[in-house]
Amino acid sequence: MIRIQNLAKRFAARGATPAKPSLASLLGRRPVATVQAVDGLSLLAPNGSITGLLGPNGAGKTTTLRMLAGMVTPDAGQIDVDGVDALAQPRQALARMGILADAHGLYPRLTARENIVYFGRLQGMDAEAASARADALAELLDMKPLLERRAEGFSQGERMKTSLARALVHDPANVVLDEPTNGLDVLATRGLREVLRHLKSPAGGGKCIVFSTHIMQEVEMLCDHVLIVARGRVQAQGSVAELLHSSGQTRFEDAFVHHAFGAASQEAA
Ligand SMILES: Nc1ncnc2c1ncn2[C@@H]1O[C@H](COP(=O)(O)OP(=O)(O)OP(=O)(O)O)[C@@H](O)[C@H]1O
Repeated sequence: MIRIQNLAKRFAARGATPAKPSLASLLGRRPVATVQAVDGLSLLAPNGSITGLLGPNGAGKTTTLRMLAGMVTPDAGQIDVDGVDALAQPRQALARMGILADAHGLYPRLTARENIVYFGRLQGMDAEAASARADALAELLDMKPLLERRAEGFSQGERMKTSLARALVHDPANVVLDEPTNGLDVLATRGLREVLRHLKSPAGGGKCIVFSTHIMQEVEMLCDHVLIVARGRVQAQGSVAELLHSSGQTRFEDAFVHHAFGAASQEAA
């Protein structure tokens, strides 16, 4: 179970050099603008359920998941993972999460198995248990032929599978994925959907799954609960049916636009 309360993060963003140079710009100091990436966001993601963060570009989805993963420190708010305060005890919280942030962090000279086992060792598993788990995950993710191949040269889909196996090696109760279908073809996307459905089922461990996306179809097909995020805030939440109902729309894309940008932008479209 993951609970986030009133999370906030502001970034300093260096602005452009002004057209009319000031003393500061002549000294090489550019004006600093700020971006409120996440602005009081709360969510509750239960076990045995898929919770989706759906939002346009720049909505604050990745920043939220990076704070959950301990990669970015929030300015304010609380994160609770299975009762562990993730900000006070990040290592204990991370041990309870499998995080798929992107599929580029593999060691190219190691085989898929070695990448998975190495990560298991970092999570405190012994090498034998981690290797047995790599076999089980290769079965689940349909990647057995990849296990003894070096990650160098893996396709996008192959990298995603290896990264997901690495994230799941310690059998975490919570799985967090940032835009997991980015760059995947239709078969790989279907395969990933099947895996996520399995992981949330009792047979798959009844895991708590949280993922971000900007793809409506993913959300319609997978999510039990959807948070529509825009401008760093949750603008609406509920099941797909509830969001359709509360927006008065029949198509989910229209419901999303209504909730994310307001009724006026929908009329403009
Ligand atoms: N390290 C950073 N420095 C400055 N600004 C940042 C930084 N990280 C994120 N931002 C800004 O915060 C806002 C939210 O970005 P974020 O990546 O969380 O959005 P997102 O919803 O994941 O978008 P996308 O779907 O485009 O990936 C954006 O305006 C982005 O430019």
